Amino acid sequence: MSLPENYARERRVATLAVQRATIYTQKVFHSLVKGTVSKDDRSPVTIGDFGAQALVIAAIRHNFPDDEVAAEEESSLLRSNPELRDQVWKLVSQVCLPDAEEDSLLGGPLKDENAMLDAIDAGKSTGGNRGRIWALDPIDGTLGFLRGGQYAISLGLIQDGEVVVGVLGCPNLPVDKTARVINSESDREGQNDDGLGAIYSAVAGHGASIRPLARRRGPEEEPIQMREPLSLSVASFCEGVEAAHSSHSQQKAIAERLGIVAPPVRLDSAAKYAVIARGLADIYLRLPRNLSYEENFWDHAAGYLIVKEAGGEVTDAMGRRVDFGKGRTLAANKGIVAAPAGIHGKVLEAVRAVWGS
Ligand SMILES: Nc1ncnc2c1ncn2[C@@H]1O[C@H](COP(=O)(O)O)[C@@H](O)[C@H]1OP(=O)(O)O
Ligand SMILES: [Mg+2]
Ligand SMILES: [Mg+2]
Ligand SMILES: [Mg+2]
Repeated sequence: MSLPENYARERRVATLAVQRATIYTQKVFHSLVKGTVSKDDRSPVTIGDFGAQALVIAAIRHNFPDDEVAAEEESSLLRSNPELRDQVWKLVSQVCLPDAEEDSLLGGPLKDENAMLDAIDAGKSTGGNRGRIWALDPIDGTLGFLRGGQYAISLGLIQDGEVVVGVLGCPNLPVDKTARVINSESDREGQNDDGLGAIYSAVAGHGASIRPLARRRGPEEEPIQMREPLSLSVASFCEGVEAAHSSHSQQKAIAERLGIVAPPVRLDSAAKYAVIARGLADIYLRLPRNLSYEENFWDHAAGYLIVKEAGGEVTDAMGRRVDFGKGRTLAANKGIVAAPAGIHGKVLEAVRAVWGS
């Protein structure tokens, strides 16, 4: 095999596309807070998801017209609901990157409502282990998003079944690695919002890095590395807020077995991968409660690569390699165990003891 490609253009376009989409989701969130968008009919969710999907896919199609995209949403609800469509379009049409040159790299503003709907529907790839496929979750962690807590825009490029580029936009994660991770609007009280918002990215074989969301120009990228806890007694683990998505009680039993004493860091979305890659916590456990649930591949592609490139190991809960070439879901896997490479084996042993049988 030749030296790994550095995918510099893919990483740049993906990072800027995710940045543009986060500007959009923040607009949606603020319109929601100000009450101009009704909260009861769940439309903020769809307004956020649809618009972010359109903005990212349009940027990918402009730059890589031959690539496939597999994304979570599709446009039929917007096509049949002109009022919702107009709300989305009104915000989508206002969004651009602060830097004009970067904005034009993404193809500039979307032309009209039809271009927006077409972009949304260009995300129908069925996945697989051949060719180049972008996996996109335009908003992962909807509940976190609505709460003013953690959510992520998750974009990964999968080539022949392997994740080669990953970008996670985390508008509510701190850039500073000593800052606290908030998980709701009320957590923000007394905290300065200026330091919030980060984009994480990684290229296979080339490391992972972080940059502030709001940077105006220039690289300002900083490589990141996971902590390598000297002892598990000082480690902390991360899990979802929703007990329906993973088993808090089993995750607690695993942590106890490992001698972890710190309480879990609970947050929504793929931002959990970013949190451990940054060293804000150490281990991400996602033990399925419902064994028939298949994880969507767009929920994991970007975070998986970012953790691997920051010095981590990621497998499923049975210790198997995560297979991104099985279609739109991780059909060959159950759950996720992500940890610094040096302790991943120990974590898996504890998982097996509590859950594996
Ligand atoms: N039963 C389930 N088990 C595991 N994950 C789930 C389940 N239902 C939905 N999800 C997904 O979990 C992710 C967020 O979970 P968490 O924040 O707990 O990590 C979302 O992508 C969500 O999918 P979806 O995006 O379709 O809502
Ligand atoms: Mg998701
Ligand atoms: Mg989603
Ligand atoms: Mg969803």
